[in-house]
This record gives sequence, structure tokens and C-alpha cells, in this order.
Amino acid sequence: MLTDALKDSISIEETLVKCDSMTLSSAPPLRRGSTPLPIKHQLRREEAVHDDCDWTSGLAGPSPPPISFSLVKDETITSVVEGRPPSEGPFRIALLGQNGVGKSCLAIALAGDLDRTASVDSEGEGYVHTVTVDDEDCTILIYDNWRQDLSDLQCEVCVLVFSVTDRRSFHRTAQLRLLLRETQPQTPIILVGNKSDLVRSREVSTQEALTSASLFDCLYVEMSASLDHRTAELLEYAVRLARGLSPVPPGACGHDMAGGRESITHRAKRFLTSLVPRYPRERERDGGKFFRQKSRSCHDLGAL
Ligand SMILES: Nc1nc2c(ncn2[C@@H]2O[C@H](COP(=O)(O)OP(=O)(O)OP(=O)(O)O)[C@@H](O)[C@H]2O)c(=O)[nH]1
Repeated sequence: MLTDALKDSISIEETLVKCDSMTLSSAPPLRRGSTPLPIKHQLRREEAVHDDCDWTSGLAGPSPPPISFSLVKDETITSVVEGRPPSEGPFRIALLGQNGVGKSCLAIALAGDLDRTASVDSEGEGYVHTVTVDDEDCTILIYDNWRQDLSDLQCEVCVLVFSVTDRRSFHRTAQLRLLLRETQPQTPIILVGNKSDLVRSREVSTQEALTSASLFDCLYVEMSASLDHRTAELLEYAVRLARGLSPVPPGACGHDMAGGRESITHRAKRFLTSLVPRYPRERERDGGKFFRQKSRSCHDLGAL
């Protein structure tokens, strides 16, 4: 009996040993859930090195062909992934102006970095941002720290910034425009009157800035970078100019003065105001003659 029991236990042990050896030789080792994966399998699948010794190769059949990589820009990847064509650009937008007029604030506002999301380009010089204007994506580079000679400046659009609270900064933009017209006559210019929120300390009137802008044949935008007021409009104008288009889309006539032109309504109002004496005293001084004259010309044609 005892001999039989011993024989049985020996045969069981032999079977177990055989099973163990089979496991080690042909099947992949069993892995506990808590055991960390080998480093190469911790990498992303496409980055893992595929070789014949791969512990999964026996189970997964023939190993897949190696995946080749090429260095492409993130932006291209995103566009391809989302099924959009790669964005156009990059368009370089340079902000120039006297110190303290708010160029850095404006750059950050334009780059949409009020929540600190914009990035610095590869040379660390400006903000890179992707925007959609007129339903088309484009990449813009915003430079706010141009320290070199103006003749070296290379950009698609120049934004000359002054502070409406600082007359000297306004004069500085006039000098800059003259220089730019000499060095790069083709580059479109936008004149920007920043800090429009500081109403009480204003030193440069909108009308004055508009006159100056029309003298140099450029657009005028009045805005407040720190309040992020009209930055979106400025960005749109800049992108359209960089694309070689009119800053205002066709059919959008009559935009207001901050957009660079006086609207038709405003012009009409100004014209009518200039016709009618403003204050009651002035009217009294006229003795109502102004209105009588007008009235006669309209109703009593014989008086003419
Ligand atoms: N009230 C008001 N303050 C502003 C505005 N834009 C900028 N500032 C302030 O103006 C000061 C100067 O702004 P910056 O952006 O540093 O001006 P900058 O032109 O880059 O100056 P530099 O770097 O010296 O050339 C800061 O205190 C800003 O907070 C604005 O639209 N309104």
C-alpha cells in the first residue's frame, strides 16, 4: 500500500516538473498583475523596439513591420489628425513703439495668452499662435521686442503702437512710419492707439490719430490691451493685411472709427451737427434766422 502511495506521489511530482519545464521552454512566463512591465513595453506601442525575442511574439504571430518616424511639426500633426489642411503662414507681426506704450501687453493679448497658453517660437523671440480668420486657419508670430536695426526687420505686418495718454509716443510712431516707408515700403502698417481706457489722461484725440493715419495711408485702431478691448479686431485686420487682402471684409463698410475709418452714420451726424448751431444761445443770437432761412428755401421757392 505504502509503496503504491509513494509511487503515486512520485509520478505527480514528475508531472509537475514536466509542466514547469514546458512552461519555461515554450510559453511566455506568466506575469503577475502587480509586476511592472519591462521598460520597452512601458514605451508607447509605436516607439517600442520590435524584435524576435519579444515576449509577446509567440502569442501575437508574426511581428508587425517596424513603424518609421519622421520629424514633423506638431501643428501639421494636429491638422492632419483633425482632417484639416495645414494652416497657412506663419505671418510675422512686429509691434514697434516707444517704451511703456503697452507692446508686451498687446503681444500677450494678441497671442491669446491671457490664460498663459501661447508659446515662444523656436528662437525664443515671439509668441506663436494659431488663429482662424475668415474661416481659415493661420499661424502668426508676434514680435514685441525688436531691438535691431529697422532695416533688418522682416515681417508681414508692422503695428506701430503709441499710448493715447502720451503725446511723445504718438510723435515717435510718426518717425517710425517715415523710417519704415524708407526701408520697407511694401509692408502694411497699422497704427494703434493703446490705453484707450485711460480716458481722463488722454493726450491724443481719436480725430488727430485718424488724420495722421490717413496721411500715411494706414489703418488706425484705438484699443486697450489690458482690457483686451478690440484686440480681436486688430488681429483680424493684421491677418487680412498679411494675406494681401483688404483689412475689412467686403460688405462690412461703415465700421467705426476705432476700426480705422469713420462710419457713414458718424460722418452724416457730424455733417448735420456742423449745419445746426449746437447751443440754444447760439440759436437765440441768430434770432432763429438760421431756421427761417432754411425754411424759406424749402417751402417758399419764390424767395430764392
Ligand atoms: N491702463 C492701461 N495700461 C496699460 C495698457 N497696456 C499696457 N498698460 C500698462 O503699461 C505699462 C507698460 O506696458 P508694457 O506692455 O510693458 O509696455 P512696453 O511697450 O512693452 O514697454 P517696454 O517693454 O519698456 O518697451 C504696464 O504697466 C502695463 O500694465 C492699457 O491698455 N491700459
